[in-house]
Parts: sequence; C-alpha cells; structure tokens
Amino acid sequence: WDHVCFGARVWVREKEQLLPATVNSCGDGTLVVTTDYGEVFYLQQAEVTRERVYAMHQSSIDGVEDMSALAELHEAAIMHNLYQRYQKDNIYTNIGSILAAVNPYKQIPGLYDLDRVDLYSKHHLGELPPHIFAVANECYRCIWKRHDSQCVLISGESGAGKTESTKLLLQFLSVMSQNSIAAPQSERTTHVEQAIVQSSPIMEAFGNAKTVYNNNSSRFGKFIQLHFSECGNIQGGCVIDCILIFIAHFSNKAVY
Ligand SMILES: Nc1ncnc2c1ncn2[C@@H]1O[C@H](COP(=O)(O)OP(=O)(O)OP(=O)(O)O)[C@@H](O)[C@H]1O
Repeated sequence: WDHVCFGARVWVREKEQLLPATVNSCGDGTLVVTTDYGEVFYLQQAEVTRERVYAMHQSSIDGVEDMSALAELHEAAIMHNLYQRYQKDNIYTNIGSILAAVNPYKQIPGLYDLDRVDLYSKHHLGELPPHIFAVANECYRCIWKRHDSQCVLISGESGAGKTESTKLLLQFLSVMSQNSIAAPQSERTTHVEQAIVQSSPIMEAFGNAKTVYNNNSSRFGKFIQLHFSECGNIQGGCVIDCILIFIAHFSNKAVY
C-alpha cells in the first residue's frame, strides 16, 4: 500500500496480464486506478500486494529509444514502450542491433525525405534516433568494414510493413550507390538503381493480392541480392521468389 500514491504510474496485474495504469486515488482503504486502455479498478487495501500493483520504472514512464535499456523486461513493458513511441510518430525502436518498426498506416511528413537519407548516411548506428535508414547505412558501411557480404532479414506478420521497409532500404542503398560514383552528377547513369527500385511495383503486379490483413499483400517472399563494386555503387542484383504463401478460402475466411 505504501508503494502507491496519487498520480503514480503503476503496473496492474489482471488475469495474468500486466496493464499500464495511473493511480486516481488511494484514500479510505480503496485504491482506484485507471489503465491506459480506460478500465477502472477499485482495489481494497488487502488486495494491493506488490504482485497485483507495483510502481512503474522511470524508463517505462519516459520511454526509451533502445529497449535493451528498459529496466522492466516483460511483454507489457515492451508493448507499452512501442505504443508510447508510436503515439508520438516514433515508429522505429531499437532492441540492441535489431530494429522494431510499427506500421503507422499513414505518411509521416519528412520521415523518408532525401535530407534524412543524407543525415543517416553521415552518422553511425546509434548516433541518431532509430530509423530504417540507420540500418541500411550500417549494412552498406559494413560491406567494407567487415570485408564481407551483409544481410538484412525483415520479418513480421502480414501487413506489418515488410514490403515498404524493403523498398525504403533499396531507396537508401540506391542513393548511396549514386553518391559513390566519382563522375559528375550530370554524367552519372541511374539505370541499375532505377531498375531495382522500379522492379517492386512490377513484382507486386504479379504477386500481390488483397487479403483481410493487407490490401497489398505479397503472396511470396523475396530474396533480393545486390552486387556492389569496390567503389560502392550497385552493379547489379537479382530478386528470387521464395516461400509461396498459401491462402485458401473457406466460406469468407482466409486461412494461411
Ligand atoms: N513505414 C510506413 N509508412 C507508412 N505506411 C506504411 C509503412 N509501412 C507500411 N505501410 C502501409 O501498410 C501497408 C502494408 O504494408 P506492407 O505491404 O509493407 O506489409 P507486409 O508486411 O509486406 O505484408 P504482407 O506480408 O501481407 O505482404 C502498405 O501498403 C502501406 O499502406
């Protein structure tokens, strides 16, 4: 009881789930808490154990850019952190060297502008807020830093934004490729980069379908390979389709 006071941010355990909540009042032997999802709980003093209600750590209250810095490592803290950031249009969050992206289902002004490409190309991973361009830049730089091929694995459920993320990676790498060419801007050709970026809508025309999860759902996975020259420009690439995603219709439900 002593660990909760008016206005405190707390975790409330309800049916094996932890819910982020705020203490509304704690007088007269009754604790009133409202969860972030609008539920109100009236708890008698005897019920308020440290197991049922406990104070939220400052890192969960403020939110963190890298979830490896979260003091509370449970699913609710992770979801809460992602949600808090998502509400502020910060759709990207690091988990160490992994990037979590929450699909905003809207255009966030300026998020993928050319000046963002430029900014992220000039900074190391971790120096700027989490972003798909930071991953793309790290990948590009590591080809030379580690003298080895690099790979980005994008995974997530249908509609999570994998295809869009892939296109953003290609867009970034295409700009880096162009900038690496020593020739003056007017003499540079963009054939390979353009072909790779423009191959996406063609692949989508063949292999996408509308499903209950996504209006533009890819029906096969893609393995995209890019070949870079020693000086950093894309010389070629290929797209290999893999994992056919099977969809069968039973009445009006889609089953995967
Ligand atoms: N970063 C983003 N910004 C804005 N909108 C996005 C972003 N990522 C995804 N979307 C939106 O979400 C839709 C679904 O995303 P996408 O097709 O990339 O999902 P997916 O994970 O590839 O799904 P599937 O596995 O079904 O192919 C896109 O058509 C786009 O409207």
